[in-house]
Amino acid sequence: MAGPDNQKFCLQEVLDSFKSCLSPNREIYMEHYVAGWKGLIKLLNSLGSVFGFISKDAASKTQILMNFLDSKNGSEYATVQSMVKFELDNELVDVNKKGIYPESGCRTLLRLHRALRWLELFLDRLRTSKEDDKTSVMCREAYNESLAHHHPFMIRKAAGLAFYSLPGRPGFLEVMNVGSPEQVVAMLGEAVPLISEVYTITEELYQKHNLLDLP
Ligand SMILES: CCCCCCCC/C=C\CCCCCCCC(=O)N[C@@H](COP(=O)(O)O)[C@H](O)/C=C/CCCCCCCCCCCCC
Repeated sequence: MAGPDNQKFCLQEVLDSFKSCLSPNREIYMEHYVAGWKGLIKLLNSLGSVFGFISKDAASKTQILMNFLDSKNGSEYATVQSMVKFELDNELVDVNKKGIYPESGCRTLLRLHRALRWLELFLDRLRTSKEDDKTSVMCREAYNESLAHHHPFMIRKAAGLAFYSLPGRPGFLEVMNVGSPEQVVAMLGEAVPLISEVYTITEELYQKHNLLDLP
């Protein structure tokens, strides 16, 4: 039987996870944040093996966060805010150079957080694109404006090559499993501000604690 990770991607599901992420006082629930990423990884997997190296990295990072949530300190990882406080108070983060905590929650989430900015920029381009615009171009522009600043040459090169394999706009909108292109665009109109809010809250939190450059 297909497990939840093998099920088809559905944009609504991702949207619901990012919606459930935000508490009334702007805390970010880790469980829903990770669920949002798991939904996105499903889509990436459905796009073909050329994206395997990206999907593997994103999956391993979500797994690290899930392991923290399932650990004896799980309650400390309930929100991004509580995780930051817990790991900093207990000196569980390598702040200046890689040391004994190469896979801290703060550092792991930072990598996904940077990718969330890429997602926001990409989805906004997709939302405002015209029928014959190229998804590979939208993806590359969004990547160059965000994640690329944090990746070495070889990764940038490999990512750039993978972008050529993206389906065209109509095919891409179809895999969202939402309905007509107009319905997808309407849903993206809801998703982009939400993702942007989650991104901004995390960015401000990390900035406040000087965590934006964790090695
Ligand atoms: C609403 C649906 C529409 C869009 C759906 C997009 C689905 C995207 C799913 C996942 C996005 C990719 C997440 C990538 C996380 C990368 C984290 C990262 O930066 N890792 C690097 C640094 O980690 P450490 O070495 O410091 O531990 C790592 O080196 C990276 C390795 C893999 C390459 C990452 C390339 C990222 C390209 C992002 C564009 C993805 C293209 C998807 C096309 C739809």
